[in-house]
Parts: sequence; C-alpha cells; structure tokens
Amino acid sequence: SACDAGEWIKKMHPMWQEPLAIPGGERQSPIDISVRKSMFDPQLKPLVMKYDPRTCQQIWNNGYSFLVEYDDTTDKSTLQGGPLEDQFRLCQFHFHWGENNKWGAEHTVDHLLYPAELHLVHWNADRYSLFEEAVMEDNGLAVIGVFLKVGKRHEGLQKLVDALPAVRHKDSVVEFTRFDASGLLPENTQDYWTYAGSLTTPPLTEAVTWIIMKQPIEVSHDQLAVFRSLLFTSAEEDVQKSMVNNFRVQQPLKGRTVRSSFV
Ligand SMILES: NCCOCCOCCNC(=O)c1ccc(S(N)(=O)=O)cc1
Ligand SMILES: [Zn+2]
Repeated sequence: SACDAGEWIKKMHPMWQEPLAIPGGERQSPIDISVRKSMFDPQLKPLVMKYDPRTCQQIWNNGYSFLVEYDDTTDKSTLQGGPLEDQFRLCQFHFHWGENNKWGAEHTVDHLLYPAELHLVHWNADRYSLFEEAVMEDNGLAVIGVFLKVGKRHEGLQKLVDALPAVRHKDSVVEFTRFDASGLLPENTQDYWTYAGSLTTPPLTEAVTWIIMKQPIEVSHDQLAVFRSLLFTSAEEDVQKSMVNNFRVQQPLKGRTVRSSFV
C-alpha cells in the first residue's frame, strides 16, 4: 500500500527524506479522508472555476513533477466559491503518480488508493500580490485535487501527454499554449471534501485550503505510462532515475475536521 511505499520511498529517494521539524506541523498534507467522519456543511457554496486557455504558457519539469504554468499576472483564470472567501488565481497544475497503477495519489478516501492525483494550484489574489507572498500565509493558497483512475482514454489530457517527451529531463521547459485546464475537471465539481492543510513538497508551508473532488477522472493505461517516462534527473547526470512515486506519505489529521459539500 502507499504507506509501505511511503517507507520504502524514504529509504530509496533521498529527496523524500522528510525534514524533521516542520513549521507548526499541525496541518500537514496529504491525509486519508474518512468519508464517515467528514461533516456535511450546507453553507459551502458552489465552486466557480473560470479558466482562460490563453493564460496557459509552458510545461516545466522541476525534478519533482511536471508543472503546466499559467500567466497569473491578471484575473483571467480564477477560482472562487466553495469554502473560499476570496478570489484565487490559477498559477499551475501538476500531478503525482506511482510506478504502477496500484498507487500514486497523495490523498486517499477511506484508504482507497488511486494511481494518480492532479493538483490545480491557486493563490489568493484579493489579499496578496504574488504567489511567493501567499505561500507563507494560512489563507494564501487553494489547491483542487482530482483523482485519476485507469479506464478510457482522456481526450483532453492527450495534448499534454504528447508534449511530455519534450520535458523528459529535470529543468527542461517547453512552450505549451491554449490548454483548457477545466477539461481536466470531472463532470461533477459540486461534490468535494475540503480541509486546512499544507504543500505536500518543500517548503511544506501550512497555507493550503484543500478542495478534493469526489468524482475521479478516467485516463488510459497508456496515458499514465507516459508520465512514468519522465525523469527526476537532468540531462547532465550520468544515472537517470524515472519520475515515479512522487507522492508524500500521509500525515496525521491532528484533530482537523474534513467538511463535505454533499450528504
Ligand atoms: N523553496 C524556498 C521557498 O519557496 C517558496 C515558494 O515555494 C514554491 C515551490 N512549491 C510550490 O509552489 C508547490 C505548489 C503546490 C504543491 S502541492 N503538491 O501541495 O499542490 C507543492 C509545492
Ligand atoms: Zn501536488
């Protein structure tokens, strides 16, 4: 299971050595979402995503995942509603996945493992002027998590999959424009869980309002296999390591409540 993989990861991948002391450490991510312990909150508003494909700019392999980066200097691609008081801007999306189809996602639902998870990262542009500022504040970020399951081919994902060979190595970048991120959302975006958490990679700051979609999206086995053809390592390094199992081990809930938008 992911927790065994988690322990193994610590041994095998130095980059996943968890820092001993984490700022506060009271609201770390990811977590297991216990469906029966989550609290229905009728005051949660509908989520409103307005993503403009013209703000999509490039794909970057940063050595942890591949990021599809958006121009976040205007309010053209935004997220509001749901648990959020303010309007947030989309700055990037990325994925986490495993070495096989048995595990790879960061969050679990009643310990159910998905093979991958999409994160759409937004920052609070009503209160801060840059992502780098917002990432230090407890209401600074909002990340939408979408689970991936293996099934039929995802037509909207294929344009992204076709671009991945161009960013095989760490630190490679390729231009990537006119991509509609809303095409990666499940049909039902009104059923979600939400809780206060953190970034799941360094600097692990406790700045994230997590919004985890109940409905997964389906992608094909072959599409997911292309994710695994990426490398953690740069072109110069002599030992190439395939980019797999780039998920963090699950963190203690520490008394937090997970709210649901549905009964
Ligand atoms: N590294 C020194 C300080 O850096 C401050 C800004 O950190 C930016 C790098 N990290 C991220 O942007 C970042 C964004 C989202 C997620 S995740 N997986 O929680 O969605 C994890 C990390
Ligand atoms: Zn992530």
